[in-house]
Amino acid sequence: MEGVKHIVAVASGKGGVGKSTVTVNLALAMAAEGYRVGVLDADIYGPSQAQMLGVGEGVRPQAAGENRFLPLEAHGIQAMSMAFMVDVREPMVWRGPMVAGAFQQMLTQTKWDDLDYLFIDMPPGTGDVQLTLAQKVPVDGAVIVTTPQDIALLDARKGIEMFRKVKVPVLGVVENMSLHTCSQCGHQEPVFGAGGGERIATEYDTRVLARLPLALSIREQVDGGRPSVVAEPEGDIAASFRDMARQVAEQIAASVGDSGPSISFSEE
Ligand SMILES: Nc1ncnc2c1ncn2[C@@H]1O[C@H](COP(=O)(O)OP(=O)(O)OP(=O)(O)O)[C@@H](O)[C@H]1O
Repeated sequence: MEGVKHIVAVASGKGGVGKSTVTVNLALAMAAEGYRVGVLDADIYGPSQAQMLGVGEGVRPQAAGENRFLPLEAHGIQAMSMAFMVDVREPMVWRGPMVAGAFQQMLTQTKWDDLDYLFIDMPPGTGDVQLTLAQKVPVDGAVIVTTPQDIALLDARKGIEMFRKVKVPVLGVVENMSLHTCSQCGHQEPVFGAGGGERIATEYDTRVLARLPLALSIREQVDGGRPSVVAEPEGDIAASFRDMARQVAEQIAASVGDSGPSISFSEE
């Protein structure tokens, strides 16, 4: 893809497990590591990246010549989403081929500016958009997000199988909402069970990239348009995402070759 070096898909079989939250934080963490980063929100029916990046309703991308659009910029990364094209309050009543078409248009008509990494926030499931993506886009790797509960793991397996079938390497599993810490008494509980990420990673010979807690701050920050990596850059959550970003970059560099960040920051 023009203007994009590497493409990473972030997927989950099941909806609501925190895939968009992980995508946006991972993208911002990768940018904090010094890379040029973009996010493509492929969730045509329920795009959430606009809100998570704090892009106001009704903000539209600028046209760049005929049939091309400039991505919007937020917190130092580039972003494109269906939410920038339509009224998000209106329900989308589109059939599969129209969704696949809209997705492909976003893929081909966005004028990304010299990205090291484009993260694609996939819609949940293994339908048209995922297939279009697998067939038309050179995805370098996939990150699978799941909660530790059995029903989510079952769907995460389907996601992993799908990427394997289309020969996209699975870079690892993110176990989200692993452990809840009570903000009143500090008691910890595995609300959605324990060890699921590890089990599935072992089963498919991949790794657990991170275990993220079920935390009020993660939800509040992302809902408020300032994801944890931006809101609390020195916090534990941001540290987990920075670590995840480094693992993703290392794995992709190992498989396709890379020269590191194209922009550099001074040493801290
Ligand atoms: N670790 C977490 N702790 C607390 N809340 C979280 C966490 N991860 C995600 N959430 C919250 O859970 C909700 C669902 O998250 P998100 O939208 O990222 O999931 P998703 O898998 O992308 O959903 P969809 O299937 O609708 O695309 C959001 O309100 C988000 O703020």
